Amino acid sequence: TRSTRPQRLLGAVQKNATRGDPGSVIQAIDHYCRNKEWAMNVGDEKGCILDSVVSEVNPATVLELGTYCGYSTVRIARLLPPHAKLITLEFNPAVAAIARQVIAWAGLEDKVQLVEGASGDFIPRIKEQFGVKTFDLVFLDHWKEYYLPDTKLMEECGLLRKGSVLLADNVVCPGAPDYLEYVRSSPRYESRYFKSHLEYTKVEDGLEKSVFLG
Ligand SMILES: O=C(NC/C=C/[C@H]1O[C@@H](n2cnc3c(NCCO)ncnc32)[C@H](O)[C@@H]1O)c1cc(-c2ccc(F)cc2)cc(O)c1O
Ligand SMILES: [Mg+2]
Repeated sequence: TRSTRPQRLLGAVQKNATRGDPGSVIQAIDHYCRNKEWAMNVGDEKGCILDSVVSEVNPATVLELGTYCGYSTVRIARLLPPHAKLITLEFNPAVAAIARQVIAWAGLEDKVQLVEGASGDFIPRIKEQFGVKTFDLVFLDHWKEYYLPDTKLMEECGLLRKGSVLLADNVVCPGAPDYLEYVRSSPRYESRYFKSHLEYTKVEDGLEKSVFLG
């Protein structure tokens, strides 16, 4: 049977990237998706904005919602200090299996905990199950209609502290209008839009960075 897009993306990593070299994994995926087959990775242009936010926050605890093939997982994990932890949630087992191999190829498995399951089920259990009190940084890149409900759930579960940073992909394309309205109008967030482009295209998209004020 025909391979899947994630399987072909993993093939490009195994063929063109050097084991243990996260930068070469990122480059291999971007080259494949720009020249051969588009895929919904945050990409190189928005990826640089992601890098700058990660470096600025220098987080000890990171939550990623929507691993997909692990491209942004690798981008974030490669910048983390030695004992920092990144928990990434992915509910499609076939996709999670690909992401595990991409993360392993980059040599970052010790910094990443990939959890298979739906964010709505896992967010309430993260504290007791993973011993995390609060997250310094959350990267939202899963189904766009879940950005808002999951943000409210994280607030209710006490997973955000004064200064926690939420960084949301695709706030323009495909868009997350209810989420944007919420973080931009709520007195509990300081929000800022980083204008960019949809990965590997000239279409406008951007990242919204929202600091939780407690
Ligand atoms: O749709 C986009 N991303 C979704 C990601 C989904 C991945 O995350 C997983 N996932 C989803 N919901 C949950 C969940 N919780 C919620 C459900 O319980 N809990 C755990 N995992 C979850 C899926 O299994 C996938 O692996 C997107 C589209 C375009 C796009 C733009 C323009 C176009 F023309 C076409 C496409 C560009 C982008 O950058 C994009 O990120
Ligand atoms: Mg995205």
